[in-house]
Amino acid sequence: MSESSGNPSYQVTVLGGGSFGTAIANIAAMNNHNVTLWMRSEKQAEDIRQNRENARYLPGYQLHKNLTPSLDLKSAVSGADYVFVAVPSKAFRAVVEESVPYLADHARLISLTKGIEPHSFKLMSQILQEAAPTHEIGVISGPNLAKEIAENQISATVVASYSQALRQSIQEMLSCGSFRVYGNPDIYGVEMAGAIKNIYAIVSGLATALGMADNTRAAIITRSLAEMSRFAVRLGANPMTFLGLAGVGDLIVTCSSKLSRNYRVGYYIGEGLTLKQAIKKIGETAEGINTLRMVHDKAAELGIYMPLVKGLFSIIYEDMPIEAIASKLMSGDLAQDVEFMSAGI
Ligand SMILES: NC(=O)C1=CN([C@@H]2O[C@H](COP(=O)(O)OP(=O)(O)OC[C@H]3O[C@@H](n4cnc5c(N)ncnc54)[C@H](OP(=O)(O)O)[C@@H]3O)[C@@H](O)[C@H]2O)C=CC1
Ligand SMILES: O=C(CO)COP(=O)(O)O
Repeated sequence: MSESSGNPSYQVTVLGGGSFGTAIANIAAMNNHNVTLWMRSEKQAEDIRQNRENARYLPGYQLHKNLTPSLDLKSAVSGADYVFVAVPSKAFRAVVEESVPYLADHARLISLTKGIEPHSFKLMSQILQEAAPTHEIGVISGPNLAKEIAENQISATVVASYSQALRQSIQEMLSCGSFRVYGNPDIYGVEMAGAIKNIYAIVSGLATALGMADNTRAAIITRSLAEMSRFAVRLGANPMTFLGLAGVGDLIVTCSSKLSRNYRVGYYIGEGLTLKQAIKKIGETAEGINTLRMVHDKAAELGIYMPLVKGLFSIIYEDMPIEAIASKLMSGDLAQDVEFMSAGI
């Protein structure tokens, strides 16, 4: 860490040079931190060195001079005060485990990834905890479309950690005129919200392709919130987290924006593409596909009522006709609106 104009300037490393890793690395670089962006593509690194642009993932956005690309994991991680991890959930554990031997003792680790580990049902912070038990850890999640952050549109996010010191330092490190960071100690709830909302973005994209009306969109988003919070609270999240940016905030943006890859997967399926064709057309990470399968199985195991998850699972993995699922959703048992009220929460 060094001091310049009164503000600490940190050594920051971001692992993963995709759209979100690059966008957050650029925010840190703009805030006068010394940022290394680790990636595995020589071509992308060279693009950034020569043109200050990540042409593969964020074409057209100028990257700050404080951001340096690197292909060498050891040198990228050694000496970093903060290591942010922004690789897809399926690669998360391997990348973290490879990095841990090079971490400085004081390094703090923060996940930017919105997913659940296949098979183990672990969240990314749990993987960080297992791989680096002596380090302070946190997660960032919120309504944060990478392209909008890269173009400095006003955005807000949440840092969650049990460590108040970590929360405060990330708030100070990343906040700027276009990006505002809020804190939340409920790491499980923040992370679970970010992972599960991707499922409902697929539902919303699909419904939009089928000509969804505005009333329908409002109903889908609100019942999605009820369903995702029911699931997460049962597993240990604080229900209040779902009222915040990481809950309803992220749900709104991913269920409404064509910039969301998960929404687009749903949209393309609604237009008649197969899942495989939709994923290929997007060509970037859409975590919701794997999350859907995991949440579906976990809900079945625990007996948690999740009609939207069940319906989407039947459409995507069991070839059920969309119309049959829609009519099933409309004829389920009539229920209480805000069920936490009757549960006395
Ligand atoms: N994009 C967004 O708007 C947001 C994304 N997120 C979350 O951030 C995470 C990353 O997403 P995002 O940046 O968008 O994804 P992208 O698809 O844009 O990029 C993925 C990045 O991960 C790299 N990668 C993939 N597999 C491996 C591996 N095995 N080892 C090393 N690097 C790997 C890719 O490298 P390569 O190019 O070489 O394949 C690429 O740099 C996801 O969990 C996503 O949900 C969170 C908030 C917003
Ligand atoms: O999480 C996101 C916005 O907050 C990005 O969503 P997608 O991964 O669907 O693009």
